[in-house]
Amino acid sequence: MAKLDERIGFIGGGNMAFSIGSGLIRGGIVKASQVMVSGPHIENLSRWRELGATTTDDNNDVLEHTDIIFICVKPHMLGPCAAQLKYKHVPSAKDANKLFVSVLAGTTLQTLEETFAFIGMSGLKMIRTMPNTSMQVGEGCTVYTGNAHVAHQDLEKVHLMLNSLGLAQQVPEPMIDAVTGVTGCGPAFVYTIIESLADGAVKQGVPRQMALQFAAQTLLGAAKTVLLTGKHPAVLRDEVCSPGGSTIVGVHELEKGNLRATIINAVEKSSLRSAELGKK
Ligand SMILES: NC(=O)C1=CN([C@@H]2O[C@H](COP(=O)(O)OP(=O)(O)OC[C@H]3O[C@@H](n4cnc5c(N)ncnc54)[C@H](O)[C@@H]3O)[C@@H](O)[C@H]2O)C=CC1
Ligand SMILES: O=C(O)[C@@H]1CCC=N1
Repeated sequence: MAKLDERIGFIGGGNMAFSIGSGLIRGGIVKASQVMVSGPHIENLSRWRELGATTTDDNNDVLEHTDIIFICVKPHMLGPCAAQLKYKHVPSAKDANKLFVSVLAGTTLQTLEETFAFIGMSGLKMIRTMPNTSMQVGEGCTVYTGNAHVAHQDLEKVHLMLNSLGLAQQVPEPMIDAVTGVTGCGPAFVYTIIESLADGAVKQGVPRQMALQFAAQTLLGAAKTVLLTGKHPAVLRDEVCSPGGSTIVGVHELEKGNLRATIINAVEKSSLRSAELGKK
């Protein structure tokens, strides 16, 4: 039994869209038959068809046949993509109470509204989100905010959907770019850390596959400990560092390598770049 009755559309069927769509289908939030995806090259949408979703190379099909429409193109493709939407569908988009959900980095609600108003689609219900690819395994982290046309029930519906794929939190719009550096881009930083942990183990003679599994599980365990105990990471770190033991020697190496400043810089640069991506 699916938890949502709405038909879910994706304009753009790439990595972020698939993380959300596959998460929703595999998690039983919607049935595959409720999902429709569009992209310019239908042959690239085969993984969607394998899931049982409907695919099309016409964005207007998604506009016409779905209720909650995720816009999942790259930020610079928003204008060209909107221009492909045909006027004949415009009244139905607004009158049928459709809900648009953007995942575009750096792209404000104002830009989204102006882009659609430019092609005659004013007054749309629009929710801006910053999701991440971990939604594909139900452990995503998404922040979102809605425009003035979005009703409380719309936000509740989208919250249910996003929160079923991890954590979802409504935030003021100006916070979204700042959060992007941690949640949207963060998985890439963390994959680099997992790979580095594994490389360290491989250097000490642990087989690669085992090293990767141990590194990822260690990261998962540490993250879960932070979330479930509510303790500050520094307190938890101290619990691992025996006086004169093996861990503090490694922590000292991290400090010498400026790990913390490096990660702070990475989050800062990614947040700033994210804000730039949405500039027209
Ligand atoms: N990849 C990630 O981890 C995250 C991405 N995002 C956002 O998600 C959006 C998509 O990024 P990705 O999925 O990574 O990129 P992607 O390149 O994997 O997907 C973009 C898709 O849009 C399709 N496309 C291009 N022009 C189109 C058009 N006119 N109509 C319909 N589809 C069109 C492409 O064929 C492609 O499949 C971006 O705006 C990005 O900022 C947000 C959070 C995380
Ligand atoms: O790299 C990017 O621009 C996108 C947005 C957040 C994660 N990936």
